[in-house]
Amino acid sequence: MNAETTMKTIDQTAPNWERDPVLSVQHLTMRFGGLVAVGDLSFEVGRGDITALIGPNGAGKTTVFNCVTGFYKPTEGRVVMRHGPGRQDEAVDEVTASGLRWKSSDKGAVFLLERMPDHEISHKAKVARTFQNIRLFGGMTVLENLLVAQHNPLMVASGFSIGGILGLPSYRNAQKEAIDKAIYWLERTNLVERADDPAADLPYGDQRRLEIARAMCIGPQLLCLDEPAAGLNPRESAELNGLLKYIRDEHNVSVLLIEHDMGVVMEISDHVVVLDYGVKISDGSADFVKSDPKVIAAYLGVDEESEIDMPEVLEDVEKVVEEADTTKAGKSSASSRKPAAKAGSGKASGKTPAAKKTSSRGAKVPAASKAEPVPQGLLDTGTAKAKPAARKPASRVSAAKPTGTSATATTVKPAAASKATKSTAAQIKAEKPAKSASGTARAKPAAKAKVAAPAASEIKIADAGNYPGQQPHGTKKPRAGGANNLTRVKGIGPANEKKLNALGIWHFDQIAAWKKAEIEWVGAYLSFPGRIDREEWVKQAKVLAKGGETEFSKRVDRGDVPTSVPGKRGAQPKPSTGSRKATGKGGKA
Ligand SMILES: Nc1ncnc2c1ncn2[C@@H]1O[C@H](COP(=O)(O)OP(=O)(O)OP(=O)(O)O)[C@@H](O)[C@H]1O
Repeated sequence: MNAETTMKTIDQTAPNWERDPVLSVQHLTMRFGGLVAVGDLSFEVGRGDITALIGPNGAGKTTVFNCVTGFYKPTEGRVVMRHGPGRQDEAVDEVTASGLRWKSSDKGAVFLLERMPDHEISHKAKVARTFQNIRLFGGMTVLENLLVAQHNPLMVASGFSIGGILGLPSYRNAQKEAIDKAIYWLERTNLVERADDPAADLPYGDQRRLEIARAMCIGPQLLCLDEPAAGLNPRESAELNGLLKYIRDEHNVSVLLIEHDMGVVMEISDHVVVLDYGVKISDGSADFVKSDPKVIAAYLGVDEESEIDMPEVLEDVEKVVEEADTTKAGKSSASSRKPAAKAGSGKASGKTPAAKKTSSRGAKVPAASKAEPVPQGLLDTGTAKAKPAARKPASRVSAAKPTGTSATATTVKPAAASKATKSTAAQIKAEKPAKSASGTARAKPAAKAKVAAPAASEIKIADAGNYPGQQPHGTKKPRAGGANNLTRVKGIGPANEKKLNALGIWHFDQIAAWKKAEIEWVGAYLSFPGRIDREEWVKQAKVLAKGGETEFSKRVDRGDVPTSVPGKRGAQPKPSTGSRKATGKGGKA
């Protein structure tokens, strides 16, 4: 599509980031050896918007920042920065074709950041950034830090030093302007009193604000902030919100921030982009994103230490999956699963994995300060609590090079998949009863199951054919003894468990019976890439179905990992009869 066509087809009712993007990240890929930190990522940042880039640890957020700000050269992709209104597609096409780095026109200017070194990105393209780990000149005073930021204009005005020595008027004027600007931002950030103190002597929150003041001194059009709220107490977080809104509203500076503090994100963001495993899983308004099941799953359907010991969060997960939990029969079976008890589990556990997690991140997020905000909804939660666990590089590599399963999962277009999940879940219906409802019967090859009468109360997703592979056999209700706590399988968090239950998967032996076809089907049905390969679920389920334990299940049972079922092992539903038999034979992992 040429530029003209593109411009004509812009929908004027489209969101700001589509109509007037200050930044377009297009098909960005960043590889580190075999690891794909960011894969074919595209998103836009609206002019004058606050845009949040969020996602679990290791999702690729900082890598995106590093590509945008010139610290990394992307492996592939284009990063377009625009001064002046509109998409300026013609200019973008021209610069791209010409091999130039930027081009000015009567409409403004466009810059291809992937072609520019970092100092040009800050001083020409006017993209400023702060860092996850504060990088100030600790020995310099607060004011000096802000003057150094304006080094470029001062050097130009001084004729590259001689003017400064001679005290030329141009230099004096530039110096005065630089000081005025520094004082202005010191006032806005409440740091005037500290202007002559060494930056390193400032408390942490002040240093964070000083970094923002320093970035603002280069007169950016786009301000990139890497975890600006990390380590701030609630009062400081509130002040930060005010400062960022001020920067947006009074200076018309667009802000792109990486932030784990969902209180900050949801309160101030006009637009939220969610990454997981280096790919975009959601993109829209804060309201849209926070109720997007894929986002909930990315944050909560996690492998370990998912920090979800908040009843409010679990209740939201319940709600989301209840939406998909369709039929009245489904609802009644849900009540037999005691969602309220599940929701209360976090409270009952009294665990503080958030504190544990934050401490593992060092001084970045003091747990005590993060515990205070009152959670409102899934992602309006108290900051670090909703932050999922760090992931192991190994699983990252496997995500980068998908197995058959995950590849299948990702072949489902996210939006479509999400819809499909809802609508198909809404069409769950019982088929003709059959004689056996035993776990082993579920292991039957799918073709057989289709030909033969379905098992008693089998759940069949109406448009099962839309998914690849073979729908695993599910039953409407768990067997006697109740459902297994599927979250004892590493990789099945509460969100996944609920979706599996909606599919009629209640027991470890059902999962243990999955073959490739069922695994693929489930991967697509869940509609988001898993953190842990589904094959790994099957392996674990085999052990657990026999009454054995895995390292992870032990941690769940000890109460070290938040789970959908409160209490310790004793609170688990008893294994099925078949499982007990297996245990009796000594089937331990
Ligand atoms: N220079 C590098 N060399 C090799 N791997 C890297 C490099 N930088 C990042 N990675 C890897 O890329 C992946 C994404 O990392 P990145 O820091 O971008 O994630 P993130 O979303 O910012 O995480 P966090 O929230 O923990 O800061 C991780 O697996 C990380 O280990």
